[in-house]
Amino acid sequence: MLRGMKFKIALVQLRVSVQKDANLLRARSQVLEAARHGANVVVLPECFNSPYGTAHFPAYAEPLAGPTCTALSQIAKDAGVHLIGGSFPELGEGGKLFNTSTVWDPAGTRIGIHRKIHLFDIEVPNGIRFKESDALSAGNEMTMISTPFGRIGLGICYDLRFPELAMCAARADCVLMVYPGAFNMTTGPLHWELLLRARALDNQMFVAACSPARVEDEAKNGGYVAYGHSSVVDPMGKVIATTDGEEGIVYADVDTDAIFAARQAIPVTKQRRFDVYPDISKGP
Ligand SMILES: NC(=O)CCC(=O)C(=O)O
Repeated sequence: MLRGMKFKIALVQLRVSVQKDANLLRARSQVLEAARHGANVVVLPECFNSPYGTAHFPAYAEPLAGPTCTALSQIAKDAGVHLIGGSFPELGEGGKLFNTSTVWDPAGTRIGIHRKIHLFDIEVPNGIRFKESDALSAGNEMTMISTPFGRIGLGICYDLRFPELAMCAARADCVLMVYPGAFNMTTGPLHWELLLRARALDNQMFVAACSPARVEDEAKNGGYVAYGHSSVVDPMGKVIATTDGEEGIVYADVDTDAIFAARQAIPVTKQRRFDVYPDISKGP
């Protein structure tokens, strides 16, 4: 990991509509705006081109060689940024659908792909029931991308709840975990910031999460209200940039020196006792 590496990250909290073409155009203008403001790395939200809902995924799904990736490649190139293209419902081999994030360099070349590993299947009484696995298949690979600014680990939304991903990324020298994510109005207020700060502090790395804007109107939100609050957290667990539910762009300056400083001050990375912990993957 390089000391003194500085870059600006922008989280595009997009107002996602039910119209794919309009979403792609809006994403384009927002990414170009972020680039004009000096962003080097730009992130779009989970499901940035479609409403978030199992009933919608089949209708909006498209292959990697489809209009969404064509647009993302061109946007990255025109903006001259590293673009973490949120996620979209991908039509994969054998007709399987995935929640997929693609990453693009400033030449418009795809340099990473992440298929959501942990599907969002939950039932909170009097809160929310969602079963992503009704429509989607899970990805089976962790994703870390090499960029000129350092390595970046990638997860999608519910992946945030599984600390192992971020810990593996930190131990593989990633400076930043990025999560395109659309938390909801039940768990968002309680867990979103807490989880982002926990992942950052546990691993003494930067963490960024980019949500769609909050759209309350049911005719326009496809039946799911995203929490918003796209945020960036530093390696000490401090929220250094955030917002509310409105559409907008969140900017933060990332300086890898903050990672070294946190790890020097509180050296948990070197103090872990792997000789003591059992292999918990097999159960109690
Ligand atoms: N899109 C998602 O994975 C939502 C995750 C979520 O809201 C949660 O509470 O976890």
